[in-house]
Amino acid sequence: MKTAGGSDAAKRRAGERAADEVADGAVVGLGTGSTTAHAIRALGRAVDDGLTIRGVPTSFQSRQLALEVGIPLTTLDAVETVDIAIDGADQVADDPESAGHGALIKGGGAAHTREKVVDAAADRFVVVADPSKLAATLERAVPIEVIPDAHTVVADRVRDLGGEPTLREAGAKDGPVVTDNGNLVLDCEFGAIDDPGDLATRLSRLPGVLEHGLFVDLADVTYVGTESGVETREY
Ligand SMILES: O=C(CO)[C@H](O)[C@H](O)COP(=O)(O)O
Repeated sequence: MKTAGGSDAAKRRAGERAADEVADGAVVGLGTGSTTAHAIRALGRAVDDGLTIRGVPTSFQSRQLALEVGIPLTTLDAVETVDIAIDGADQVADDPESAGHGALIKGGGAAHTREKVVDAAADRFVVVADPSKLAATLERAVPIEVIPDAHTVVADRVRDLGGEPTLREAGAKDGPVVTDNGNLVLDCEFGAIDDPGDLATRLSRLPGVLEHGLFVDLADVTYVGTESGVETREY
């Protein structure tokens, strides 16, 4: 369930803007998806030019790309801090008057569990996006990673909370998507999410939920690549 997304040029501007602020010696959380991939490639070029960093990948995909472009890798348990994490989003709440301003829906690539761990551990969490990701109110389906045995009971509890769950089907395999952690994903429609913090708390309480894709009060800044430049949202 990937987003249609904006232009690749806009994504590249956002990714490269984020990579620009990575300092020498930094431990960098490497998010997942097509926008973050531009940041990873830019970091790979900077490493070729002498930048010294270590990357903490958030998925099989970001690990493979980091290896391909020559970024030395590490793990969360081998570092004292993650200085900066760069990651994409499926939707970014973009209404400064709203309590949920800067909240995200992530998990279009089914990587949101490791992404949340790494992004939340970082001193600075930088979101990279294009204008198609911005919305006054979050309204996309919220991905929920569930342990396989729990998918039907979690689906029932999601319905109790007013959501409509759909087990994510794989594109090139019979049956469901299986995450990097060996679990399943329920994409849960809640309509307009007026209070992302409240929904996030309710979803986190459900037994069998490993992690959901609502990222609330985690982002420090969003770089929005456009056709002509980069807009900044600070939180
Ligand atoms: O959350 C994610 C993966 O789980 C991605 O960051 C999100 O899907 C955005 O991807 P893209 O930059 O390709 O639109």
